[in-house]
Amino acid sequence: MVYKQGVALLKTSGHRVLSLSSPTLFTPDYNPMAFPALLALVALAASVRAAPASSSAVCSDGTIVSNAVCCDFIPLAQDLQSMVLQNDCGEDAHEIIRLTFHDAIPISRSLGPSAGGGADGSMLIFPLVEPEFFASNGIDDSVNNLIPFLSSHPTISAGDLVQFAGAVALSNCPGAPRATFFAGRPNATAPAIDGLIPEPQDNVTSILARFDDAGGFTPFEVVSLLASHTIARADKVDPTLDAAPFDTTPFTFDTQFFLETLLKGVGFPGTDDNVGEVASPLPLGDTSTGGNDTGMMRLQSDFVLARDERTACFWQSFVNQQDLMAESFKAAFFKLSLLGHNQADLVDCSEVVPIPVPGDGKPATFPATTGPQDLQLTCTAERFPTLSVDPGATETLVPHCSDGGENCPSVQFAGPATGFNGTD
Ligand code: HEM
Ligand SMILES: [Ca+2]
Ligand SMILES: [Mn+2]
Repeated sequence: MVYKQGVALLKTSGHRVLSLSSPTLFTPDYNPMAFPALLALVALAASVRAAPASSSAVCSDGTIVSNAVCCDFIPLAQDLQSMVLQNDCGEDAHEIIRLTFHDAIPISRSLGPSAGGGADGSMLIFPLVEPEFFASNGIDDSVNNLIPFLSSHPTISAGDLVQFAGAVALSNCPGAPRATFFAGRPNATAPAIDGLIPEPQDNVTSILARFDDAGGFTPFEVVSLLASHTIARADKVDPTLDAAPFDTTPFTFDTQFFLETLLKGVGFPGTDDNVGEVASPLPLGDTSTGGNDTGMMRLQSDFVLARDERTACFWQSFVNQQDLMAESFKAAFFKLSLLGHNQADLVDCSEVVPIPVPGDGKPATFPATTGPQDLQLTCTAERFPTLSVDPGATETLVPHCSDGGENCPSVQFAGPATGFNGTD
């Protein structure tokens, strides 16, 4: 039975499996990893089909779901969109996606359960503890924005709220995959300890070790998760800048991030002595003239992961491979959302995750003023794709808002979380 289901799934996703193990894309030592990936896909398929048909239900809006507990997430998605996200892949969506990571990753196989409970909503239940840790500087906006939903949607646990809100936020980003969402996380009973969230100044060895200790993430899965930085901007790394983007398209879930992190750095968007930051290839902004478009920022961690021998081939393989990147992120993001839980104890509610805004289908391109001569490639086992260069003799500014403008106020509910050291 399970075997049959697995075969059916492998057929439907055959092209992905093929591209994952294609020798033209990967070094031979990649192949052993394709097998666990297939096993994970088979396990997922088995659990999706395992829900007995008798448990299916019709929600009050007419949606048919496989389990009645999924119904409550439909109005939650609507409220998250209308009250916080505004159907945009803007600041509030980005912050909530970062929160899914910071809620989930503080768990440790070596230290045991007292170190943290994984994706348990502890960020919302203990808003004066983990959100104050330095690695979560700036997370308070998303924490305060989600806390009101605990009382307005009382049937939904804090851990489910964080991960589901992340799935809804992701759906607003063109090109993002539709997240897999399982419901039923019990509420956190204690906050996590400090020190379990990777920081941008960490070296590759310690980043990979932390992800492995948290939940057995492979280097490929770590690189996959960093696709999140294609829709990301830093507010706290450089204290003189807000919303400094990590790629030229922070409102689109595209592969530009993986390309642009491979270009040689030439300067800093603001001050140049910040911990965890290295020079970026496109540092120019318009803040000096009163605008909000800051130049691109590069995290040291992204820089080293893009070049390290353990991760560089995976990193390079995502350039201009939208489907591979999106599907790989989807699988790793689902694994992240399960930290601290057994999948078998949860209910598959993926059907109530909104269908994402489609991508623009544009191939990756070198931003104007950059080109292949700026690439710093350390993975030589793969041929790098041939990409065109955007026209223009001057560096294009990265817009501050998803509509291309400079003024896009984000939602900020008042709440208990205050950010690093209570000084926000
Ligand atoms: C090596 C691992 C990682 C490190 C060192 C790291 C570090 C950072 C830092 C320093 C920022 C800027 C925060 C600020 O100043 O406002 C950031 C932003 C962000 N990160 Fe990560 N991150 C990592 C992995 C992840 C993962 C796994 C995810 C999600 C799956 C994620 C999602 C985000 C998002 C969405 C933002 C943007 C938030 C915004 O635009 O306001 N990160 N990250
Ligand atoms: Ca992007
Ligand atoms: Mn931000």
